[in-house]
Amino acid sequence: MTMSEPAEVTVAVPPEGASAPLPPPGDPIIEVRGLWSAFPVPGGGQVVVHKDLDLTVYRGEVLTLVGGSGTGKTVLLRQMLGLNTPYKGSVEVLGHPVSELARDGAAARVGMLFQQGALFSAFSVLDNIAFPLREAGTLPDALVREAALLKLQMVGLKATDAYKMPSELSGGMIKRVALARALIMDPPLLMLDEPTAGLDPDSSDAFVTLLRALHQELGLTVVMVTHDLDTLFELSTRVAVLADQHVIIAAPVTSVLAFDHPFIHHFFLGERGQRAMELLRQRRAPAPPAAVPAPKGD
Ligand SMILES: Nc1ncnc2c1ncn2[C@@H]1O[C@H](COP(=O)(O)OP(=O)(O)OP(=O)(O)O)[C@@H](O)[C@H]1O
Repeated sequence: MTMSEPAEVTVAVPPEGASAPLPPPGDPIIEVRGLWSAFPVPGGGQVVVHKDLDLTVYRGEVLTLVGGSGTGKTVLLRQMLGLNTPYKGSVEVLGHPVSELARDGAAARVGMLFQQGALFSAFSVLDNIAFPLREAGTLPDALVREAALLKLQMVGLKATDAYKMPSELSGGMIKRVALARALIMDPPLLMLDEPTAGLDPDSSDAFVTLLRALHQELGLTVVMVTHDLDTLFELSTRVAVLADQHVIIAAPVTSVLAFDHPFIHHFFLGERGQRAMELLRQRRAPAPPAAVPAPKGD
């Protein structure tokens, strides 16, 4: 992440998108075709970050974007939110050109949890969570507060946390508040930029467990950027690898591991990757059978 961002944004689709049903599970929900992303550089010329990049995100999956530093993972997330303009190519979200998503609209939205950026420091936890819904101006305040309280509990915070100020929260609690705020309008799509960055191992594990539960319970489609292999292995149903200005492979992690590319060797098969995979294998291994006492008298 190279840009400073708010902790989350909620992007509303236009009214016709709001009434349209979601595609069935497994159908495309985001389609990126022939995408070029470029930025001007001081003194003239431009830097091309993506070149002819294709990517499809399917409803219900947890797709993790990985790639070396500066390969354009965050820019790709921003393209999928309509926050960056493609130099060439198209991005469609929920069947609409992404440029329409940024317009004010109704119910179907994308929740975004940015890596950096803070909660509104002058607002309580509850007011931070309620902010997008209050801004939408569609519900009376009592209902907005009720919805925010529900989301507070959904992310594992207590009702007594509602009136705390951000300065009183741990890093893990701040992430949870930002997540509750990203989910306040029940978006079908959730984007996460380095969701566990800056958390200690226990808080990180707890946040991953929460994300997994929410993904399953709410039927969310999740697109995530992470450098953290534990998070990647625990959550991803597919992994898309950015290298050489495009997506070189988007597949379940076992297929990605078998793909021959220097970044994949370095990222997954180095010491760090092996350690993360070993931990995952241990966690997923069936519990050993209870020891059977030797029969007496034999
Ligand atoms: N608004 C901008 N203006 C100019 N260059 C930009 C802009 N946004 C991004 N870039 C450039 O695009 C490239 C990709 O940036 P991006 O933040 O997407 O990388 P990343 O893959 O997320 O990296 P990291 O893993 O280090 O966070 C970088 O070279 C960055 O400097």
